[in-house]
Amino acid sequence: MIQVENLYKKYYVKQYRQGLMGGIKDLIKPVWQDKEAVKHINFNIEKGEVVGYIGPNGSGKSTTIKMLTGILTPSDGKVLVNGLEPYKDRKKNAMNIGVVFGQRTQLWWDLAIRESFELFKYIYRVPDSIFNENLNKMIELLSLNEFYSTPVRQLSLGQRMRAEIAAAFLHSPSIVFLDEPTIGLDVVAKEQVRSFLREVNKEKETTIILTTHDMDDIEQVCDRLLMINQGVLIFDGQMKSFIDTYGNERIITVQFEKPIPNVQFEFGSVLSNEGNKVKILFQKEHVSATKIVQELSRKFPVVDCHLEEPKIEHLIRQVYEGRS
Ligand SMILES: Nc1ncnc2c1ncn2[C@@H]1O[C@H](COP(=O)(O)OP(=O)(O)OP(=O)(O)O)[C@@H](O)[C@H]1O
Repeated sequence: MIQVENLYKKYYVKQYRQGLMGGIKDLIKPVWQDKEAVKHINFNIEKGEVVGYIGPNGSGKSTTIKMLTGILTPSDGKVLVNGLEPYKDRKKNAMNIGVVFGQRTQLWWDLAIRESFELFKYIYRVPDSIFNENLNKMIELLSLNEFYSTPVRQLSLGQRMRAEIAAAFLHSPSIVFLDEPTIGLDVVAKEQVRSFLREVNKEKETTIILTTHDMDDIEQVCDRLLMINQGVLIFDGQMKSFIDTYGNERIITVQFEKPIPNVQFEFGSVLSNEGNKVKILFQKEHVSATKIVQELSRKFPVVDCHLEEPKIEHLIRQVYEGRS
């Protein structure tokens, strides 16, 4: 459904000189500098996939999404969305896709949600039966009823976001791009949005590309992860494979029959030793949890043990910080 080949985008950024003379020079002879935002990335997305597109601030996520939706023209490389080049076939492409930019509204500020949706129906030429079916589903799944007749400017952020998301799905698009769809939402509204996305994907096989800084969105909604850093795609794979690739560290808590003070192990480092419980950090590629428990129980009677899987949020933070 989406083919991205060698995609590259650079912006031209005006450099500002200091002082009054600098300001005058800027007017007469501005200096421009290249800013590479996306550097030759490649990926394909199949129908029905839910892909999390993540990366630190300024890494090139929004720039990529803008090229996929036809808002920006690539400086080099190729994008095909449903067989169309988005920046050349903007209108045709727009009929097949839905878009939510969390920071911007696509609804009409002074119109009630009801009227905005009617306008979308007209713009996208949605047949009555499909519109009514979609609308009823969204009203139910996103609890739109309580503010359906309220003008957008009077809505809270959470209410507006739910309406924005509904608007993006009204014309049954085959692909939906969501840029920070849960930004500023409370935990209940976040959960509502996530289960809505899962439900629509399951029922209609809608392809969803989601950029977010909320790792719960990624864990709960996405099957696949694309990670970009400084414009370079650094990971493309299933969530499990991300954990396997970056999640080499494991923590095991072993409970002994009685306390073992000053205990040392050659196969890992002791994080804590309180009461009769010892917490050990180890590298799974060097030693298995079974081996640790076997070795320990040979020396001291073991009562219980608990193995912690690495948290995806922790792993992603490590990658962003360059520690992994
Ligand atoms: N219109 C623009 N003109 C010049 N530079 C830009 C423009 N838009 C983005 N950039 C730069 O391109 C780089 C990538 O920006 P982009 O908005 O794609 O990042 P992002 O991953 O979406 O960031 P965030 O998570 O903060 O939203 C950044 O260094 C940014 O400063």
